[in-house]
Amino acid sequence: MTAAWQHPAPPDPARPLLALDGVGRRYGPLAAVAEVTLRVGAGERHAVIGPNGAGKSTLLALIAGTVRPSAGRIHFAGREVTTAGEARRARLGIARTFQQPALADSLSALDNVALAAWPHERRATDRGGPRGGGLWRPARYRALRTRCLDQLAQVGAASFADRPAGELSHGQRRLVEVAAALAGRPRLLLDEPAAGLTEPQAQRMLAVLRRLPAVGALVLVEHDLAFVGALAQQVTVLHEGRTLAGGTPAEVGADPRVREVYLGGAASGSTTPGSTTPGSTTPDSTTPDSTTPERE
Ligand SMILES: Nc1ncnc2c1ncn2[C@@H]1O[C@H](COP(=O)(O)OP(=O)(O)OP(=O)(O)O)[C@@H](O)[C@H]1O
Repeated sequence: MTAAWQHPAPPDPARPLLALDGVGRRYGPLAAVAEVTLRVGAGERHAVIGPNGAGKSTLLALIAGTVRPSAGRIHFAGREVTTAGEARRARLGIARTFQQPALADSLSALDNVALAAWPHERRATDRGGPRGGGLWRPARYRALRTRCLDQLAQVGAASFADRPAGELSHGQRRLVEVAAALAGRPRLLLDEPAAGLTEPQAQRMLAVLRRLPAVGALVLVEHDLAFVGALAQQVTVLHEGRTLAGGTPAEVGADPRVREVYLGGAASGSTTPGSTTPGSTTPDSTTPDSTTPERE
């Protein structure tokens, strides 16, 4: 298998790949995200967790460029991208899964991945390869196909490479989406691994993400610290749009403020059945909420 997720220019390890400083987003009187400062290093797996409505999806959208900040600054790979749109950020190496419409239903899984990979192939050609060629050149199409098949294999989706995306289950589509996002060789992948998945599907997605080579960074959004504990090196906990805590999964799992938000929220019924307590990753966890319930 080829190393599918590698960027030609290795980032400077001394500089964070992604830096958010005092980032906020208001919707009228509501601060969906407020004063968030965050650093993600190259190759880092960083999870953003928090109860419902904490601002996780908005934060991911702010990083992807689908939502513009009302305050603060965002730098990626040494450049300021605060006002840059999604397309420019994608060209700089930020990829986000689970955007609609994510896949073309009539195309096979493989062709969906090839479609996502093609702009990257074209840019690589424009930079140094022979000019004037196109995807339709047989040798180039074969090479692209091989690389995309490798990418599908990497996420465990090779067996349905030739099936139309419209015929795939939701879990299979999510795997193809991840393969398509990785095919663009992003420096940073943004994902909501468990979005819309059943518990077994979510566990499978977790296993896929854990196997990814540690070249690109990953920022993932989750409700559940137990889910990300095995994957993320750093965790940011959001609550009502603000950063409540940050650190390793063990550190935030042991943080009384974090436990209060989850346990208090669960006690008052303000979390969904899909959320669970971070206490489930700590040895002293004995609460009834520390089980991993069925996801939505
Ligand atoms: N486009 C919007 N217009 C108005 N309010 C919004 C918009 N997007 C998000 N919000 C509000 O901002 C807050 C944060 O929402 P967000 O979806 O980012 O939270 P979340 O942590 O991802 O929640 P969940 O886990 O339920 O998906 C919520 O109160 C939400 O209603």
